[in-house]
Amino acid sequence: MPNRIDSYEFGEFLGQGSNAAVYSAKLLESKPDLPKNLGLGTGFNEVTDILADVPPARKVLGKPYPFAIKLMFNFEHDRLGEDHLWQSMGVELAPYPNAKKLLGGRMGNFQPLPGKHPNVVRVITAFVDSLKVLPDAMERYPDALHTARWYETVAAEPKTLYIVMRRYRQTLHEYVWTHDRNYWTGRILMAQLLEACTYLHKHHVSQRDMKSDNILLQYDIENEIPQLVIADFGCALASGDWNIDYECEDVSLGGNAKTRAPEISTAKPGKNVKVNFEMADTWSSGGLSYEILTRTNPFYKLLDTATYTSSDLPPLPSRVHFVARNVIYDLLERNPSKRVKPSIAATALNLSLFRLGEDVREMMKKCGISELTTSLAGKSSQIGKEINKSLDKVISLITAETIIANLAPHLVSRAERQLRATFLARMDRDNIWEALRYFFPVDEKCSQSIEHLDDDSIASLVSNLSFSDGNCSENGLSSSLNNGQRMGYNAPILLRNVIRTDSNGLNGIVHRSANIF
Ligand SMILES: Nc1ncnc2c1ncn2[C@@H]1O[C@H](COP(=O)(O)OP(=O)(O)OP(=O)(O)O)[C@@H](O)[C@H]1O
Repeated sequence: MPNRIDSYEFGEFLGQGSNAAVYSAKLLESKPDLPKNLGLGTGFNEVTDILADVPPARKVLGKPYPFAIKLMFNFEHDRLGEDHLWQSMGVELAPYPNAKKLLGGRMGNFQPLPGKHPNVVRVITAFVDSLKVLPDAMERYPDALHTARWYETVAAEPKTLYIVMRRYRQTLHEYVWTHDRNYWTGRILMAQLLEACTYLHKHHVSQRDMKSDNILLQYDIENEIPQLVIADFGCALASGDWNIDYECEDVSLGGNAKTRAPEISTAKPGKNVKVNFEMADTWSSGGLSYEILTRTNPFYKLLDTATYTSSDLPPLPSRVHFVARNVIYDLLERNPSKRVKPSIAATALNLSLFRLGEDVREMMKKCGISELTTSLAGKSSQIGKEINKSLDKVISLITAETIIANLAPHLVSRAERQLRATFLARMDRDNIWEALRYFFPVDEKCSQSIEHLDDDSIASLVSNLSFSDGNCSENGLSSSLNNGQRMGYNAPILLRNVIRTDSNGLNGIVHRSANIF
């Protein structure tokens, strides 16, 4: 992708914040090398021409503008040097895997995300170039232009940073107010949000401005379940360290005060004070989940993040799935060390989204998962081996159901198939055992008494565990498939193309036994 602003044609205005304006854009096909200062809006000193021509950019119908270009506001036109621009705005590139190369060491300890993620905004390139004064600039953000009154000296050719991104359709904020509530869709959006948090957490990046204007959605047709991404990393912490020194008020704690986790909003500056952001985005995703399911984030108006208690949280609608409900309460736990880790929360949500028969919990029970097995998980390697057999049956079912979903792409939404792929690519047994506690709460008494058992007692306990007969995979699949019509895909068609696991039903290898469609 070109790194010159004249190589792009701008379309409609998509939005603006305090740091930037965002426009749709496409590559300029025929004239990639337009000389500067020719034509409307190509050079910085054409404000008068533009004012004469005022109509602000409006939707250009019929032309696809697949990109979004973020034009950063350079409020320091009187400062020279591109390095300054990269240094002061470079953090925006935290989601761009190529950022380190691009920044060329200009931001010492900056550690951007190492790869792309389907739930993190896709940055395509970034570059510094002359400030492009678009037709609506004077009207929308006059103070961000070099023509603003207060500049005494301005560089001969003011520049700014441009970030070229994939274009998304809507913000989460707009979506929840323009679409009817659908709790299944809501749970898929929540799971995507938590997958993004899991990825950021894994790579020590905190976005620090998790509000619904910064969550973008993509969908092509009106009732499609949207793909969700976290965007706007302008406040991000991406230094490889969760802590920042908070010695005085001037130190930035990230975006909007209303969406700061309690450990951030209650921090008081002082000597040797550090603020830890490890669980901050995870907390914010709890408020955003409220917004997804109820349209209202309780922390925007109702509650103060510094003082609320868990009993102040407004009740969630009774139709919200019990796992989603409990995950939200655990995300909003005040104490960050007790707060649920994003990967566990995401896994619990993902498990709740598998069809797996009439009821996910019942189906897991048939595979041998119970309160006892979740209590036993991780207690000893001997027990672990036995109970993992039950878990593997569940995993086989999940895998098989996912393959079925992929064989019928028109029946399961793209966003949901992508979510499954993301989940399956990162899942591990320990993580699933932890998440299963949302379905089978750990029996604390049982858990404590197991701590004191000797090897022989453990062996006898294991031999007495009643694991199911090993047929649950196929039964589960049939049940899952039969349930499919109700849940949005045509199960009988799929059932004819039966998927069989191996004779133990354990390894999840799938054999197609009939022609598809
Ligand atoms: N990739 C994109 N596709 C479509 N619209 C986008 C895209 N990126 C941003 N927008 C729109 O532009 C608006 C402003 O973008 P953004 O939040 O990144 O600006 P900002 O100045 O950094 O905001 P803030 O004041 O929150 O720091 C968003 O709320 C959204 O409506």
